[in-house]
Amino acid sequence: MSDYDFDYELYEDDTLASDDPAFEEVLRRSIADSHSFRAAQNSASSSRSVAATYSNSNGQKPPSSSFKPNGVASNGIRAANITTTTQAENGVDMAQWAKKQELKRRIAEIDSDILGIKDSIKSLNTQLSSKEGQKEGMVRMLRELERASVSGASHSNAEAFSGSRGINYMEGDFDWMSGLEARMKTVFGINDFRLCQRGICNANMDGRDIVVVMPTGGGKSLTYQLPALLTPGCTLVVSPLISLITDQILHLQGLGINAVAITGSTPSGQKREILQQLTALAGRRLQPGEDEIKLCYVTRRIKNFVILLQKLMAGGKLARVVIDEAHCVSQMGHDFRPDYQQLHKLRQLLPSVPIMALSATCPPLVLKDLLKTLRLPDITDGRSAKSTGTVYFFSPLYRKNLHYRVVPKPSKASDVSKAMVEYILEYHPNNSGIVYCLSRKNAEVVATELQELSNGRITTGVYHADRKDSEKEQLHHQWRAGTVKVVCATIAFGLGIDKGDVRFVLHHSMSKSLEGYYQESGRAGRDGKDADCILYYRPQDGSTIGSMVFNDKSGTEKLHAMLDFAEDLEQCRKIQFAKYFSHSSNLSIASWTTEDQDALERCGHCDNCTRPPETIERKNVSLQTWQLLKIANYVYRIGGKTTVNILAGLARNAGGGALDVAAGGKGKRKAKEKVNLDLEDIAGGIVDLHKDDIEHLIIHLLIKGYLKEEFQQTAYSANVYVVPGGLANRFIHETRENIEKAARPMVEMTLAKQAPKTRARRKKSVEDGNEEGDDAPPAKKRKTVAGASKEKGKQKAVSDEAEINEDNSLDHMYIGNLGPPKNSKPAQKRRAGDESSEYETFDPDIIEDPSDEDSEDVTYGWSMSMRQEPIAKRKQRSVVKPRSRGFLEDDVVEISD
Ligand SMILES: Nc1ncnc2c1ncn2[C@@H]1O[C@H](COP(=O)(O)OP(=O)(O)OP(=O)(O)O)[C@@H](O)[C@H]1O
Repeated sequence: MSDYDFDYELYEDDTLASDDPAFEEVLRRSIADSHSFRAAQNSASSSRSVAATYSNSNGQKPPSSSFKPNGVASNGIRAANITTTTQAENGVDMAQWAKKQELKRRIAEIDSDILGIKDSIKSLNTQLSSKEGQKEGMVRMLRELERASVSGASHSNAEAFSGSRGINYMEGDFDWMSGLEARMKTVFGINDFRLCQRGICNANMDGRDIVVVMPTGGGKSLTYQLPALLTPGCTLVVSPLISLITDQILHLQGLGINAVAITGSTPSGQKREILQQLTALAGRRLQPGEDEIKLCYVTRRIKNFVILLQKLMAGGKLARVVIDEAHCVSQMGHDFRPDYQQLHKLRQLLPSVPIMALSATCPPLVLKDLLKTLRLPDITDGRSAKSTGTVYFFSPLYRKNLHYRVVPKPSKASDVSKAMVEYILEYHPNNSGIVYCLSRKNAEVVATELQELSNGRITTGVYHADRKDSEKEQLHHQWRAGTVKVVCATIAFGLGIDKGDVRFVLHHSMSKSLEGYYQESGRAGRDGKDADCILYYRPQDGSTIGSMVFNDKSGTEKLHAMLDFAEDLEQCRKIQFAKYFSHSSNLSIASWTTEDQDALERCGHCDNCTRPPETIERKNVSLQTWQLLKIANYVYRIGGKTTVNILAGLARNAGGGALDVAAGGKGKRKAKEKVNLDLEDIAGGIVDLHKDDIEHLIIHLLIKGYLKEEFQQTAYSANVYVVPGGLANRFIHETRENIEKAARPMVEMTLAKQAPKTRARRKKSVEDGNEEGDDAPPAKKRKTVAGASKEKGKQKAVSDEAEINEDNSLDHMYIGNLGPPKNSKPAQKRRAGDESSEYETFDPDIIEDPSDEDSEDVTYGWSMSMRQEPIAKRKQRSVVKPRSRGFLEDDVVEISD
């Protein structure tokens, strides 16, 4: 028998605690009594004892000093000796050891009890689920019966309800309507419902599950806030953004409505108070004079108060659960939020509470997924609703009060701010607006510049993800109060901002996608009144954004759609949106049809609809395309790299066609070799277009696939190069003659007509006191017009076209994405070789940054471009608009199981 081949058993004594002095005695006794361990083992089986098996089973061994193999005899006498010896030699160790064994025994026992309890819980849970299932079924039956009787009783209008045609929530005459209308006027100050609001409120009052798809600013909030006031209990609103919630709470409290929020930033004392009030509401124990909480907004984990919600439900005090931005539950949508998926538990946890899902963008696939995730029954139309199912409401996405335009963006960053200041002071000196910027830094710089350049007349604030919550909240207050007029922000700002009177949204840079642009610009004019959406665009912005999105799924594709939109000088903006979304999101074109206008009818008030036809021209640019592709291909073959900017420069022989190309080596040590391109040889001479037009053409060729982007990741960014694309071969292997002789244009493009003046007119202009020359805007505008003071001389335009148009009436008419006038560049910069410097020193490891103050020191027709159609003269007055959503870095919904 080995040293440790024993099984020890200690008899259980439940009455003893391990620190009890008697415990020691029991211990001692038990060891002394273990003269026959085997005998004890046998006796243990007949008493309720827990075997503490050591050595071979537990792997634990008694202290070796206490248990000598030769001290063990079958008669047990030596066992007594062991005790004696142990106490004498090492009594403390032995006692501790035994104590540990006893504790372990008890732990094992408790483990066994825990297992038993867990089994019981499991069984109880099964019973609970079964009961809940039974109850859910019964509650549904009850709701259907109630609904049938309510619908039957409340439809005094026979047309509103008929067994075969279902319930017409839009037009039916319901008992609660007078109450709704009265509250809408007295509490919200709104006289009439708009879009589907009436129908949604009716379905809401009727206790239905509802899905609403209405554009941004459509007025979705009213459809749950108003019924909440007439329904007993509290409406729970799940919303993804703290900023949205803050705004809503301020708004509702301002209207005297008892609305609260429980978010991550709610102080704990306040949170406790709210939970106490809700608990009192659930138990119907409100103090006399204490109001019910009518709306409770949450972003945070609802699991923390699920039990409270269930109590509210049981007490009939949870009127409804509203899920804002509900499309976020779907992985099919572009705004999927994993934490939103947890909302599927709501139906299970709160089976008798109706659910309302709100969204501004919900293509069919997303809708299907949303219904499935939220466990909502199939949809039924709000105009002829069945008595079961989720009642579905949808409003057109087109908002005719938004006036879209794309204007040329100066190359110099500060000139963009100047142009914005000019525009704001001219048209919206007292209005609120947003300027969307590409980066946090950019937002800060622009905010400072707008304020400084306007001598403080434009008060600005900055909003981006790096700002503290308290700063963001303060900005919300200031913006709402009107002490800050213009918020310069990244896309982190604005989602769900309930500020109706935003009169303009300016984009300092285009968005990464048309979805983003539509959503961001859609934050203008939510009150239904006219508002401007202006995009400042220059082709090089495509490269900056390209470097940001090339790793994103479909990032480049989406960017091309955005570029296509910005480049377009003809197509109505509404139709562009309609076509894009029908393709990208599978949204029906009909989504853009309004009562008075077909989806594909021109809006009549965007820049492209109001652009005088004589300011643009359709041009056969096949030859120029051939030349550009030849150059791009040549550079590619010799190992050089071109960007949009460089290719446009080379095409005009900028810097004598000098280009750095890699000559061997690796990484930073890569040697460079200067190559002079012989443009005559490669492309039959320079490309006979203005540089801006060449840039527009390059973008056009990128969008169409004749060129393509090549991205090169560097440590901090990515370089975007332009190389021949899949379709380039159609040109590259053709001769110039063939291109020129082609029966039909191979590539056509609409370009803005440049409006140069003759030298004579320029001279006269200067003589007349207009020192800036003929590209300066009208005197009255000059003080703030971008770059006006920069124009010091007239350049020699590359195209001879510059010398014609003696009596051109389109002076200064640079509309849409028209480039700067051809003769706007100072002569000294246009002299041969001058403009090459930027290209000669090109380092392919430095990303082309269009926001850099680069070589072009041009004067744009800003004031005129903004004044094509003074806002005051616009006829359009209408209601709402569109949007799609995007979610923002720092505001995070936290709903978990
Ligand atoms: N029937 C109405 N008549 C006039 N104004 C209304 C009406 N309904 C809502 N509004 C106003 O329209 C603005 C936008 O409403 P709301 O915030 O509910 O839009 P929304 O659809 O929720 O937009 P978002 O999706 O961006 O949150 C608010 O200022 C609101 O007061």
